[in-house]
Amino acid sequence: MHGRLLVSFEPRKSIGPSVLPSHSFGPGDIVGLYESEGCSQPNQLCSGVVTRVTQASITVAFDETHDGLNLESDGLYNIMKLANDVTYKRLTRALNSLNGYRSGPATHLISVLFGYSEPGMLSQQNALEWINNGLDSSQQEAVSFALSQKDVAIIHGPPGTGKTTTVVEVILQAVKQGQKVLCCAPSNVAVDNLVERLAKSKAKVLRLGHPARLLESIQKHSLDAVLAQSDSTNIIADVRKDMDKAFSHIKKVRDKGQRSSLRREIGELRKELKSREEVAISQILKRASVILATNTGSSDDGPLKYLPSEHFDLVVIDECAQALESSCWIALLKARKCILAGDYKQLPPTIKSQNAAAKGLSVSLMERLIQKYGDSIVRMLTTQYRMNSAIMQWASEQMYQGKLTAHPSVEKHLLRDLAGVTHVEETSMPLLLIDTAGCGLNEMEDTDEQSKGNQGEVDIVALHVKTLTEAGVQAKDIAVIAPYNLQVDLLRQKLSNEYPDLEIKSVDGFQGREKEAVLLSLVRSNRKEERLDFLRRTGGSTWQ
Ligand SMILES: Nc1ncnc2c1ncn2[C@@H]1O[C@H](COP(=O)(O)OP(=O)(O)OP(=O)(O)O)[C@@H](O)[C@H]1O
Repeated sequence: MHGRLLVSFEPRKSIGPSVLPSHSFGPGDIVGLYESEGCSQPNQLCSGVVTRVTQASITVAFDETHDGLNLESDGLYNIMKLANDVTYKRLTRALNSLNGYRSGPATHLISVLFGYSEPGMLSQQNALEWINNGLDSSQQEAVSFALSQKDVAIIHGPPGTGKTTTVVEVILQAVKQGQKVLCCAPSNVAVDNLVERLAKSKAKVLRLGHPARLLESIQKHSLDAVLAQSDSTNIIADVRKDMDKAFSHIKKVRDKGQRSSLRREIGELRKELKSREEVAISQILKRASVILATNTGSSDDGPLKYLPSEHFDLVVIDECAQALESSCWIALLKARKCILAGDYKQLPPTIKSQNAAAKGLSVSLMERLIQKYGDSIVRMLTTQYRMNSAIMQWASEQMYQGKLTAHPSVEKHLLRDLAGVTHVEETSMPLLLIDTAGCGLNEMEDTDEQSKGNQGEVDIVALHVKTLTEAGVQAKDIAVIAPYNLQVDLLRQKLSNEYPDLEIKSVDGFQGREKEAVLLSLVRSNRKEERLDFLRRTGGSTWQ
């Protein structure tokens, strides 16, 4: 993987069938590799990042190919998931930089975002020539507004209103004006989604981040891939080969003097390698029009340290309402203007510490700015392209002041309009609410995990999945969603074998995605009306 060593670990053959026991390793996790004796610090050989997990193996990418990591193909090793404190360190670092920020591109922006200066508008704006001619009027208005603001603009995008489509147009228009854009989002998936959409244009996009955490389809836009293709690659590879040679030589040499001169040589080569890589990386970064990373991935301890401080003209943060404000500041300190996109009526970031929540961490930057400046810095997208109007209606009235309208292409669409789906009652109604009151479908509690489940609802969901699939709706086009992890587990136990393509997820695990049909199991059902905890609150965030 772009110069990293990929190693697949399988369970020890002698312990029976080569299927891994249940575990929680996932792509992107940092793991330590240890000798078979145990997972203590002295036994640690190195650390790496998980790239792939199958039923029978876990693949890990290691950086240390050149420091003599010598694994045996039939050797026994332990791998252990390590705590990742990089994110916390970066958040703290950003807040410290914010605190000590005296001069730099974001000086005025900081003052605006904390309410000491009023947000301004740019003096003159030429009429825009649209890159995407299919934008609706609220999308066009949002793009023009965002480009005309001097310091900050918010694009409020309720579900399915084309927020990403709009953000992509804003970025491409900014690039057309010659601006350098840093585009971030709180999650890797959201960033990859933008990379995919931007890569269809001619703009030069570059994705930062460990390749193990990026979708396969956008690997070619990653810094590592571009670096591997660059002119400097051959020279860098030669230096690496020399280092490898010196390493294998040092293992054979006994003479002390010779060993220390080889060590010195390796030190020199390492320095050379580092400086050549730095030059190559900074050239690649400077050439890109749009650099994309997660909020924390835009930290100055990563490749962006090679850019001059005034490099970026604009920072765009997508899914901003789902991000911790402190993570937004990592990116915000890098430009004089920001555009924030998201929907603060959907789930806020998960805050586990009540103390931190009480002191303000649970309020996203987007929500805080809307409370401060009201509509003057916001444009809302109002046509949605996802739902039958019957599904949209409640949310529109409760959350979006009744302003949403369904685009004619979806306003009346039903499951039975899909190719291969038959006309039955279940596929002919857009919205079906099942009232289980008084039916004895009570919730149950997992006291260890403090989570909740409802077996009766699992059975109802199973019946509806069966009816829908028998009517021709494909399992991959259906999602089952529940707000409690215990219920997600119960639903998976019941349905995953029969319908491997059916996606069963928690509410926050599914946010931002779409399917033809969604079954929502609300779980809670008890005799005490008040005991609904977070389900009662809109935007509660303590999912268990
Ligand atoms: N102006 C438009 N005309 C036709 N279709 C559109 C338009 N804008 C968006 N869409 C379609 O609407 C769907 C949602 O768009 P997009 O992915 O940009 O939305 P989003 O608001 O980011 O979604 P989410 O709610 O998941 O954040 C996509 O299928 C997109 O092609």
